[in-house]
Amino acid sequence: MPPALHIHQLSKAYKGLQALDSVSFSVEQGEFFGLLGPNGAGKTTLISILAGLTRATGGSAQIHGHDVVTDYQQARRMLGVVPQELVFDPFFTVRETLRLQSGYYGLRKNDDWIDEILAHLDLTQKADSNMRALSGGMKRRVLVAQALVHKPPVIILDEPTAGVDVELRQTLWKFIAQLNQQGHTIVLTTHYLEEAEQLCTRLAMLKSGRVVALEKTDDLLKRFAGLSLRLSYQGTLPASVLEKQIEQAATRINNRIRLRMTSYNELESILCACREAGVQLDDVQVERADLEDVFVQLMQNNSKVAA
Ligand SMILES: Nc1ncnc2c1ncn2[C@@H]1O[C@H](COP(=O)(O)OP(=O)(O)OP(=O)(O)O)[C@@H](O)[C@H]1O
Repeated sequence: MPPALHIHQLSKAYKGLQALDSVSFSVEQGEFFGLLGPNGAGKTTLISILAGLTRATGGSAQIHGHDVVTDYQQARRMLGVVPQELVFDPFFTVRETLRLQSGYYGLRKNDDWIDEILAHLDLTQKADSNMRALSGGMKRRVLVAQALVHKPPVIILDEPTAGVDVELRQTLWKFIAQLNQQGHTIVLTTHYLEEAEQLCTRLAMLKSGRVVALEKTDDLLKRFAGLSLRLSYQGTLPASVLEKQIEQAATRINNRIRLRMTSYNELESILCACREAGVQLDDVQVERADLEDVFVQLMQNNSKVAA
């Protein structure tokens, strides 16, 4: 069984800018995979190469064993992409838009499946509305529907919940989770790290076009940032404490800092160092670190952590 995605030393250079720099990873069939990174990390570039919209300047990519360049048509059939940007012909209705999209894949009698997708995305009532009459959130649902018309085994969602209300997010994730259970491979990019943490069993993090982390979400959370310690304090923290900093903020009343801890045993030495430095602690809270902490740490750290 070929992997859903096989990406090998993929590079993309724009004039003077290396948007992707020898990126390699594979996604197995049936995985729920997260592709994370800050703005400009190269996620959309990678997705565009997979969808055949952009040509890589080096390396290769395959979808279910089909090369995205030399075997473009088969590769494209394997893939459904929900893009970040809302681009539609405003004069078509929702149903016409989906029929047209089916036509691109040579699917003529696709209405049963179209109806099913519309129902899952709560769009049945809007099937005959013109695209221009839909709200932003509804247009986004149509983007999802469009990506699914040909029942692709691999579905890539590029920021599908950006600017979307809570109700749609829940509807969408329920549907996507169901598709995943049916065997579809899901690749998700999102800036909502909580979503990624809940949904993705494995992750790649990109930074400036490079893979800086590639592992199971649970392992990443355990290995990288087991716990964090939140302090509200007055005074000046010693360097030994400051070096554990994840983030810091000052309020009118006191300073707040979040520190990285690998185990509860560190708590004692941190509190002791604070006392010796004459720091007054107003509040102390220990929390389990989340994906956001890992992300912040990885993005602050310049070295390559794992690949
Ligand atoms: N057509 C283009 N011409 C020149 N530079 C480009 C082009 N497309 C993207 N870039 C640059 O490539 C880099 C990667 O961009 P990309 O859109 O892939 O990032 P991203 O990870 O998707 O970011 P975001 O989270 O903001 O969507 C950025 O520095 C971007 O400015």
